[in-house]
Amino acid sequence: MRELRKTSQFMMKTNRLVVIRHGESEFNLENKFCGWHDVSLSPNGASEACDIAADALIKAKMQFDVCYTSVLRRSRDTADIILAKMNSSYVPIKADWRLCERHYGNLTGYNKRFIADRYGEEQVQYWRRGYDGLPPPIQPDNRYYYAICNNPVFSDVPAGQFPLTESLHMCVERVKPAWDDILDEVLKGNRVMICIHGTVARALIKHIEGLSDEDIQHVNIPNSVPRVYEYDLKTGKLIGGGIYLGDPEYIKKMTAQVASIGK
Ligand SMILES: O=C(O)[C@@H](COP(=O)(O)O)OP(=O)(O)O
Repeated sequence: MRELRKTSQFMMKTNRLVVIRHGESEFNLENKFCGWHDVSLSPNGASEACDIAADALIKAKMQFDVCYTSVLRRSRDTADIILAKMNSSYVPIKADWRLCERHYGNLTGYNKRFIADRYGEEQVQYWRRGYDGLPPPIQPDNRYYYAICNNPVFSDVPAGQFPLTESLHMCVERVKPAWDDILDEVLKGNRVMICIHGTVARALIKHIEGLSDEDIQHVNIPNSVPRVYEYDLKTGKLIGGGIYLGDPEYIKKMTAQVASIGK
């Protein structure tokens, strides 16, 4: 992906878009699979949204006209914190169920190391990162089954589309129509921030950057680090980006932490 332009060339009219994963959640902190379970940010996750994400956006002099989130609170709360720190709480937030995290099926709520010890690291990494890795469907005896099925935040999910598990591939198909709506906003010139989750961000990034099924398996998204894209408003084409804002050493460390199965 090319670098972002530093100066305006040939009067080309462009617009930038930011994709960001929410701050550390309670389940990220406990190293548990989360998916469609609706957990809060950890105290550290709230600080990250404020001190890592918002500060990087302020430093880059970014502003927004509209923000997209999922319907899950870790995504919405992160957007609220970022916009408040930017003195931009007036920015409308559109919460869309299609931007929810990948449903982690019956892995939901289990510690990732515990699952790796039981099924092996290779199987767990396939479920986590394989393009068609499909965790076993969530069962009624999973302790989060009813909390997820009965969560009113999912009231917009059309009948027959409520998943019991999802692969990254299925997530890409779910996110594409939401992306078409978002791209319309971007190409109208509205400055958009998308505040979402690790795997749904990978689905979007695969689609936006045209990454192969193989290449996306090696992409890991750190919490609270803005990733910027730039579009040519005349042609509607992506002309640069896939660039993180922030301290490269910090980003490298946090990306490695996300890639790891953890303890
Ligand atoms: O669902 C989850 O557990 C994590 C991703 O976990 P990994 O795929 O990185 O294991 O998603 P998020 O915290 O971004 O909502």
